Amino acid sequence: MANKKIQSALISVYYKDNLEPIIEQLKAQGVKIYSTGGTQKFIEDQGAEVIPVEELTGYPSIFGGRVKTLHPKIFGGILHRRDHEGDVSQAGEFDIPAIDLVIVDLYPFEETVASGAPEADIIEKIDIGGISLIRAAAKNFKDVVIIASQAQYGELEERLKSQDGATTLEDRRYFAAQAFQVSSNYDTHIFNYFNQAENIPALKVSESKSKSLRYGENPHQAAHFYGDIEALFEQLNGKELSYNNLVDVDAAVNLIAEFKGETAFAILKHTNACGVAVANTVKEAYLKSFEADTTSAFGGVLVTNQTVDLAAAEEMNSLFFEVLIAPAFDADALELLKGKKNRILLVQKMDLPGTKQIKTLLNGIIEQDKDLQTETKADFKIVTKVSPTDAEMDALVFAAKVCKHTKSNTIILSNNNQLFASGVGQTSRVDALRQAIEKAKSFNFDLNGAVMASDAFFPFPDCVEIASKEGIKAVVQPGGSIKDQDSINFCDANGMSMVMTGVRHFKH
Ligand SMILES: NC(=O)c1ncn([C@@H]2O[C@H](COP(=O)(O)O)[C@@H](O)[C@H]2O)c1NC=O
Repeated sequence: MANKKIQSALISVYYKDNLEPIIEQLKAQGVKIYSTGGTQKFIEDQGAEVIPVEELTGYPSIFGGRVKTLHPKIFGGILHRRDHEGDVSQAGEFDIPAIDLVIVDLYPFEETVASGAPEADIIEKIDIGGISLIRAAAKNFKDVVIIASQAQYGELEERLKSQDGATTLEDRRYFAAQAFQVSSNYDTHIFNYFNQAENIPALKVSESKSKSLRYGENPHQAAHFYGDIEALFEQLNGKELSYNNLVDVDAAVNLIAEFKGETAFAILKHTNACGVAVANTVKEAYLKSFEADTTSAFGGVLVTNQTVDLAAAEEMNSLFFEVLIAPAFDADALELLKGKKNRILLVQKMDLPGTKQIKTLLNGIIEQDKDLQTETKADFKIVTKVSPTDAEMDALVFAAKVCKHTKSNTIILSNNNQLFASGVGQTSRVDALRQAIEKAKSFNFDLNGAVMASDAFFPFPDCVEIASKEGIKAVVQPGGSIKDQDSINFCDANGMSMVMTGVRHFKH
């Protein structure tokens, strides 16, 4: 009873491609086809008979196409309930023919905005008739099939073929859900475009692309990624990216983006860098990164901003790692690295887009601007009697960049091209420093002459006191504590230099 044979269809699509097999199928079934201007011509060229919508509405397409299908004969044909006596009798009274299938798509609003077109062109790409057809047909899924995206063409064709030109109620409800996904996504983009100027406090997010992940942070947690990961990366080797891989890859590409114009390498574990270095070659940068923590590098996420060549690949090949991200791989390097089939190799195709960050918590969502601010030497205010040397200045810039991408509370110890050690995610700054010192020593780094970066101010002079004992000579921190002067006084009394940036970089 719920199986319904399609006898009539309205087809109105902006993108005509891939329509041919469906037209063939409908033609073979003897379905009566109604259509709009450009689509009508396309279908006629396939040798199928078409009734122009104008014949039903009695109106031509008017106002430059703003009104074509918006007419009771069309919407009545879609919306009247076939099992409702009153509806059926009114349809007869007003000579409204039933429309059993609607195939429609929407004017390319998003693409027009992305092309930088003027507002007048963007407004014309707000589809009215199409979105109304989608809503109407999806609402009446009990009687009507709605196909609102090319992605469903194949599924419709398959069902019509296997079910003798009919659809089930489940089929129609499924297509209606897909259609509301299309219409809600479309309206979200329109709202977000208008809201760029209006700033109405409402968050609308729409991601139509998704992939299910093997599991979430742990195997008992189901997980999905919503977004177009293929737009960002080309995967050349390895298993599917896991939830934790994605989190680490995000941290890795954000960190490496700090080192534009240099040859940098980083190794991350659980979003924190355990090795970062800048050098003349990728091989050298990798070796210096690895040297910082040869234990943690095992199973890490590796990232560089330069092409991975054979010399670098030969060094990395003996390490067990989860992911390697690079802008390119030389053919011989790729061949070597592909020797391990699970190893994920990603080509980063573009910089990370977007300026906002959101996450769910409590019973809501929090949004903030991404932390896109990076301090240079010009932002450093020297607050001590002694100024950092040129090499120390470079080291402070390096340390501050790594610090910004490390979980708070954090302390970074480095020179001007190599991370020595970090204290990460500690509940006090002193603990972070102690962790960093112990770690640096355990990997045989001499901290004499090293620099220290802190993600937030020092509430007490304890950190500079401990650092001084280790021979650390220069410090970068945001400043802003009421006791800043205590730390400055200690530095002055002990020949240390300190610069303040005025910018805190917590990472929770
Ligand atoms: N205004 C209307 O009544 C109307 N009816 C259908 N459309 C759209 O017209 C497009 C197809 O136009 P054509 O067949 O003329 O190439 C489809 O994307 C459809 O969404 C309309 N245009 C947009 O609002």
